Amino acid sequence: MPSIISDIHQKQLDLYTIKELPESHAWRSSLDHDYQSNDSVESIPVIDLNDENFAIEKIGHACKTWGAFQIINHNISQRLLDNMEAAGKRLFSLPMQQKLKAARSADGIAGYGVARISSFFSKLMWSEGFTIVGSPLDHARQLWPHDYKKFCDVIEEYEKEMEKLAGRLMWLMLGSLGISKDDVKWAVGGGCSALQLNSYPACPDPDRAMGLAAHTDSTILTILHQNNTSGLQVFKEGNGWVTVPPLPGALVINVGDLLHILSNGLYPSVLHRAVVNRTRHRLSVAYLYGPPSGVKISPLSKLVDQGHPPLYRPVTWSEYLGTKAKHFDKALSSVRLCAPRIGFGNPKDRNSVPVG
Ligand SMILES: C=C1C[C@]23C[C@H]1CC[C@H]2[C@@]12CCC[C@@](C)(C(=O)O1)[C@H]2[C@@H]3C(=O)O
Ligand SMILES: O=C(O)CCC(=O)C(=O)O
Ligand SMILES: [Fe+2]
Repeated sequence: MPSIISDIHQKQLDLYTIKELPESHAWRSSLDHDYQSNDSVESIPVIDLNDENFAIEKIGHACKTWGAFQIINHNISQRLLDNMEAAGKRLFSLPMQQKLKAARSADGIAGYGVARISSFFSKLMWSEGFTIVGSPLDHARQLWPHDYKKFCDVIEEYEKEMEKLAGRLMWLMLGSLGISKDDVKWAVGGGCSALQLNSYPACPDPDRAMGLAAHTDSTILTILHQNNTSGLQVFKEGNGWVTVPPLPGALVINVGDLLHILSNGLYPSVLHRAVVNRTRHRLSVAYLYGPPSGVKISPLSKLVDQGHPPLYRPVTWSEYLGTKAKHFDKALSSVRLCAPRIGFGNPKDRNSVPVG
């Protein structure tokens, strides 16, 4: 049975019909400078994957400085990106009662609902999400009892193509640290993944709302497709919040917490958030890529020596997701072995409005 709407974890209002921002969704006032974005600086680099000579160097530099970059010439067809976007639109435009038939259970990962990190905030986000782990069949059947195949076919093709791209990107990102396939035995058979569809309806008071609160991804890397509406912002020390402009056909790559661990802290996992706007419905699709289940992730031995002790203890992906669900922005430091250097790894909390 779908959970009832009043369940704290499924507190999903029908955002498409609201004419005025409710207090429950009002995050900020116009005096809140922490929230302001700084679009006068350059955004994350755009890297052409066909640029064989320089792509790897540029990727390494982007991972160290931003923890994120955009890619073009990635071989994912525009047809597939368009089909994925249309599948997301079709899902989120279903009536709320129908979407709730595929509601995520309180302790589950897959299904329809508010962002998992919602429980850490006293305000609700202006978004809805749908998470797919493995086959979408069971949920698709609940959403479209007579016509679920179309959705499943697109998701399956998207997952297959994204898995290949994620593997390729992981080797490029590790390659620029001098790591080769011989150094990472567990990675040869591919990884595990989840697919997150995010929907941000047009918002009557966008300056006071929050689409998706600031977070880092608990992944090795994330491949994000955003529709033609901006909203994604990344945080860069010294620059503040910087918008990642949607470029037709480009994909955004984020360094996740597990790559931060593997790189022994050399690559920061990027803090990012999504803001909303007054007129346009924004959609994004995140392919969250992690290691095979059961594999313990720890700093790669090639990156560890006397002068560079391992900064993190070994964790599996599922263990880390559990830690994130419990500690949220303190998850990385909770698996840390050595104290962070002063002024590093201890950013002040940029998510105000915490619970409690
Ligand atoms: C494999 C993952 C990674 C998850 C949890 C699980 C499935 C859904 C992912 C997200 C997607 C939206 C942001 C986030 C912070 C959230 O709330 O759900 C992500 C979270 C994480 O990266 O920690
Ligand atoms: O919608 C976006 O641009 C961000 C989505 C995101 O960060 C996520 O799904 O993890
Ligand atoms: Fe994210």
